[in-house]
Amino acid sequence: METVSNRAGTPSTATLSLRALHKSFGTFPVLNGIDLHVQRSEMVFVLGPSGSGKSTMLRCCNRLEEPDSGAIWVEGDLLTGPGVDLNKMRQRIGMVFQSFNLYPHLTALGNVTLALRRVLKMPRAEAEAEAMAALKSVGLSDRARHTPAQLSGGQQQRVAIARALALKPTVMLFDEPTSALDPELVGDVLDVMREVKEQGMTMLVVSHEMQFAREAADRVVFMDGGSIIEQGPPDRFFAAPEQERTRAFLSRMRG
Ligand SMILES: Nc1ncnc2c1ncn2[C@@H]1O[C@H](COP(=O)(O)OP(=O)(O)OP(=O)(O)O)[C@@H](O)[C@H]1O
Repeated sequence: METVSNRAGTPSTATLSLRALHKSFGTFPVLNGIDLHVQRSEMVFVLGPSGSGKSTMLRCCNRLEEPDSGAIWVEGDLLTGPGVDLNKMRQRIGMVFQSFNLYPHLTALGNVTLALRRVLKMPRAEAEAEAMAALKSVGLSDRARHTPAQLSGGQQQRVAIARALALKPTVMLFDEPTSALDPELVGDVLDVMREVKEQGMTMLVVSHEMQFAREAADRVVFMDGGSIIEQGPPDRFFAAPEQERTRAFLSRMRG
């Protein structure tokens, strides 16, 4: 792969790069120097105990949280530091949250259309056509005129994924996308995420869905205490974790 030079002068071939990321809340350190490089079309799955800094790391990637130090690049463009157009940057980094964050008074189509109009300044007719295509890609063509209250949690989350996809981001971040769902609705959302990956999207996913990590992830990253403790391909990671902290976490998760 070609090496891309970024404005900070650090070479990076990764689609998303985090270097030496530190973040504290008050005096409490939450990220202790995170280095993570996500390659094009790679799905990196982040596991770790509650409070280990997973969400904070993800939120730093689109600057919903400001890192104290360190740097983040997307395709070689520096996202951290002054002078970055946050709106443009957030268009390149789609985010799907645990809570779907849809406007309750708008239909599914209205929610996706609004994002296209606001962020990309697209004319209404074009935005609606693009929004319909995005809803179709998550299997919701027939629910386009429904409001969130008329949709199941799984369908609402698929609308949120469609809204992120419609902006044609370079990277998608998923922060516990299925944690708020009833168990029987989880599978549909995971199926959509699998399809998004098959389309070649670069994805960074925080989730406790271990079976999904086994089947779909290219790499699993284990975080604890604000640091990456270990990482590897899912087969190796789950069958033969190298670190004691990883083994202890996995055995707790398996009950
Ligand atoms: N805005 C904030 N202000 C103060 N402390 C915060 C803030 N956000 C997170 N924290 C603290 O930072 C630590 C890491 O939180 P974070 O949500 O990143 O962990 P996590 O690994 O995603 O946990 P979980 O799996 O429970 O979501 C926790 O101790 C949390 O209480």
